[in-house]
Amino acid sequence: MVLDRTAPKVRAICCIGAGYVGGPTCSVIAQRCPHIKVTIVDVNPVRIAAWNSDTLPVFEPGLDEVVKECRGRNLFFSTDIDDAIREADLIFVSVNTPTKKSGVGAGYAADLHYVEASTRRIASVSDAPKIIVEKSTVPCRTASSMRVILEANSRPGLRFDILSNPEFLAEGTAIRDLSAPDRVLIGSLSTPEGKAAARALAAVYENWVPPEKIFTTGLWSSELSKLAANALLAQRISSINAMAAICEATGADVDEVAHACGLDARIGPKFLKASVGFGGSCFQKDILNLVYLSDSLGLPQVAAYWKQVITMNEYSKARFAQKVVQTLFSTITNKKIAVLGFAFKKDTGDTRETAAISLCKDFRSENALVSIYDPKVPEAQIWLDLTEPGVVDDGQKVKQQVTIAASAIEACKDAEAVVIATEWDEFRTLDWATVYKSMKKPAFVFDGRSIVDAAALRKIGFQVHSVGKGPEIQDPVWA
Ligand SMILES: NC(=O)C1=CN([C@@H]2O[C@H](COP(=O)(O)OP(=O)(O)OC[C@H]3O[C@@H](n4cnc5c(N)ncnc54)[C@H](O)[C@@H]3O)[C@@H](O)[C@H]2O)C=CC1
Ligand SMILES: O=C(O)[C@H]1O[C@H](OP(=O)(O)OP(=O)(O)OC[C@H]2O[C@@H](n3ccc(=O)[nH]c3=O)[C@H](O)[C@@H]2O)[C@H](O)[C@@H](O)[C@@H]1O
Repeated sequence: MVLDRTAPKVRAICCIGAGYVGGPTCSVIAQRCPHIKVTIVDVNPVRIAAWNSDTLPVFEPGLDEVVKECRGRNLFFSTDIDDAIREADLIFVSVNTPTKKSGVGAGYAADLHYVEASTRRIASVSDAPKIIVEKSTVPCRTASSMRVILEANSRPGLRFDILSNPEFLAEGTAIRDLSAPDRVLIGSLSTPEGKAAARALAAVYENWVPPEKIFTTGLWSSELSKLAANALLAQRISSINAMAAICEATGADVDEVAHACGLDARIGPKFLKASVGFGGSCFQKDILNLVYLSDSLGLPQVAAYWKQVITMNEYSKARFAQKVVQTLFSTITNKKIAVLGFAFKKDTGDTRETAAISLCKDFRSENALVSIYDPKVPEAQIWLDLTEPGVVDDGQKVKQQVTIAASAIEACKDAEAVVIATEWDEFRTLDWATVYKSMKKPAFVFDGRSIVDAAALRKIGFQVHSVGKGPEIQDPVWA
C-alpha cells in the first residue's frame, strides 16, 4: 500500500482487552514503534497485574523479551480504561467474542456484548476524534452496529472512523507471526475519511511490515475474510483427519498422503498434519459463527457445509478415544492412562477447546484412572477445565479419577497406555526405555500427533498406534 503523508498521525494507541491477542499484538507495536505510546487496558485487574509482573499471563515464546524491552518506556498495562481511551488517537478493540451460551443463536452466534460494552465506553468517554479498530474476530457487518452505538452515545459532531483489522497470529508463534506477518489486512469505508483512517493505521504497521504486505479492502470483506481464513484452515485439518481414518482402515500412511498432496503447488504442504482433532479458542467458535451467519442469511446448504468441519473434528476426537478403549481389550476400567500434553497445541499454555479435555472426559466415562502431564498448563487450569459444567457434573469424582503429574515419567509410571495429546518437543525425546520399564505390560502408546519414532518404540517393546497409520505399519495386534 502506498502511504499518503496527509493521513492522520497516530501518537497514542489504546488496546481494550489484554488477552492472547491484545497483549502480544500491542506489545509488538510498542516495540516496533518507540515513538507511539501504547496502553493496554482490561477490566480484569488480575490480568493487568500479571502483565505488570515477571510472570506474564500469556506464555508465548519471545513475548517476555518484547515486554521487558518496552514496558515503562512506551508500553503500559492499566485498568484505567477511560484515561487510556481519552489519550488515544487510535483504539484497538481486542476483547473476547465467545460463542453465545444462551438466548438467540445459543451454541452458534458470537457473543458481542464485550464488543458492545467497549464501544459504549469509547462513545461516552471520548472528547476528541478517534480511529476505532476491530481487532476481535466479529461477524460480518459488526462495524455498522458499532457506528450506530457510537453516534447515539457520543458528543454531537464527534468524529469516529471504524476500521477492521483482523488478527491472523497463531498461538505459540505469535511473536514471529506479528513480527513478519504474511499480510496485514485493513478494511475501511471507501469514503475519503475511511481511506485516511486506513492509511493512518497502515502507517503504524509500515514501521516494520513491508508496504506490499499491507492491503486494504472494504469493511465487510475484511470482517468476513477473518472468518473465511479460519474456516479454510480448519477445513484442511478436518479433511486430512478424514483421510487419517481411511488410512487406518486401509494400510496407507497419512503423513505420506499429506506429503504427496502437499507437493502440488495448488494444495501446498502446510496445515496437513493429521491429529487427534483441532482445538483452540477460535476455529470452532468462528466456524459456528459462520454457520449462524449463513443460516441467518437463508443459506442452509452453506451452513451445513461448514458445520461438517466441526462434525468431522468431533468424530476425530471420539474415534481416537474409542481406538484406545478397543485396543486395551475393550475395557479401561481402573486402568491408568497417561495423557501427555493438555494444551491445544505446543508452545502455549492455552487449553481452550483442547482435544485433551474430550479425551479425558471419554476415558473417565469408561472409569479409567487418568494421569495428566503438561509442561506449561498450570494445575489449577487443568482442574478448572475438567470440572466445567458440560464436561462433568460431579467434580468430586473427577478428583478420585484424575491425577496431575509433575513430569511425563511420573505420569507414565504404572500406566497401561500413554496417550500423546499435544505435540510438545519433549515427548519426542522422552526416555522411552525408562517409561517402558515403569509401565504395565503390554505397554501401549497412542500417538495422537504422530510425533514419536514408532519403529524405535516398537524395538523397545511398546505397541504403538499413531493417528493415520494403517494396520500394515502398526503392530500385528491392530492388523
Ligand atoms: N487467541 C488467538 O490466538 C486469537 C484470537 N483472535 C480474536 O481476538 C479476540 C480476543 O481473543 P483473546 O485475546 O484470545 O481473548 P481473551 O479472552 O484472552 O482476552 C480478552 C480480554 O478482553 C477483556 N475484556 C472483555 N471485555 C472488556 C471490556 N469491556 N473492557 C476491557 N476489557 C475487556 C477480558 O477481560 C480479557 O482479558 C477474539 O475475538 C478472538 O476471536 C484473533 C486471532 C487470534
Ligand atoms: O483466529 C485465531 O484464533 C487463530 O486461529 C488459528 O491459530 P491457533 O488456533 O492459535 O493455532 P493453529 O496453529 O491454527 O492450531 C489450531 C489447532 O489445529 C491443530 N492443527 C494445526 C495444524 C495441522 O496441520 N493440524 C492440526 O491438527 C493444532 O494442533 C491446534 O489444535 C489460526 O492458525 C490463526 O491464523 C488465527 O489467527
